[in-house]
Amino acid sequence: MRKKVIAGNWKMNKTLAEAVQFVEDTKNRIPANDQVEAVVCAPFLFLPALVEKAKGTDLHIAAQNMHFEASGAFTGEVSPGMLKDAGVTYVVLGHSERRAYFAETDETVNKKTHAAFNVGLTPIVCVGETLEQRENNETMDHVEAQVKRAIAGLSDEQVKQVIIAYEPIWAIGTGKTATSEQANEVCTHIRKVVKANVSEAVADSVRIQYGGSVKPANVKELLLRSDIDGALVGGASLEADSFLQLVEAGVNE
Ligand SMILES: O=C[C@H](O)COP(=O)(O)O
Repeated sequence: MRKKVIAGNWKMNKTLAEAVQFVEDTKNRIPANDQVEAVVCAPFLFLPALVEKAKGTDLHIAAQNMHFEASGAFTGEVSPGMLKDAGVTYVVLGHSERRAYFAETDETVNKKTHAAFNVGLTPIVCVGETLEQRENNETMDHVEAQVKRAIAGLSDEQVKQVIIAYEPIWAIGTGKTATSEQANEVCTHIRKVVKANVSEAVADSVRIQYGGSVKPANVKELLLRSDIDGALVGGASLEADSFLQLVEAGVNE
């Protein structure tokens, strides 16, 4: 059985006080279980305080990005080692907003994925098509290319540990969720890509999330699908109760 991952991506939201309060409100309410990992992806500035607050609980703290270099003259950047040192355990890489607004490419995503493993962070690698690509029937080819480039050069064991988040760009923050069938179709294809490029055993183990307007009302249907192993959630992860409902849906599924 693949353990599901419900990750709340706060993006550029909340104050430090609000972030700490969220962890206070949720950390002891994550149901003890072996079916779901609960993760919160927070802005860099909040990470040390949130790690401290969540210590000893089942809530994991993630970063939303990082640089691929270990150190150097990269003004404004944060290194993989800095995140590890802060106690962070996961890092989101290649989110479509970073690809669109901050020149993230498949090449930098691949470098970051390697860099994450070098320090022992679990990467959550985002892939997904634009509306135009979907309308032109390019979804599968585009996502396949993104996945192949992201995992290039990783060992089989590393690919097994990567979490792949399929996020159709047209469904992010728009209220337009992909149907669970559309979402699963692409997640199934991603698993086939891993099988063809790595191995069947790794493909069977790798976890694939769906992201894009996931909320308590639709999460269950998505999680019931054969190849969807969790969700990467933006808006609906900002409130403690809503986040907990998403986690609970995974536990009870
Ligand atoms: O990282 C999360 C995704 O971008 C989804 O965001 P959303 O749930 O607000 O659509």
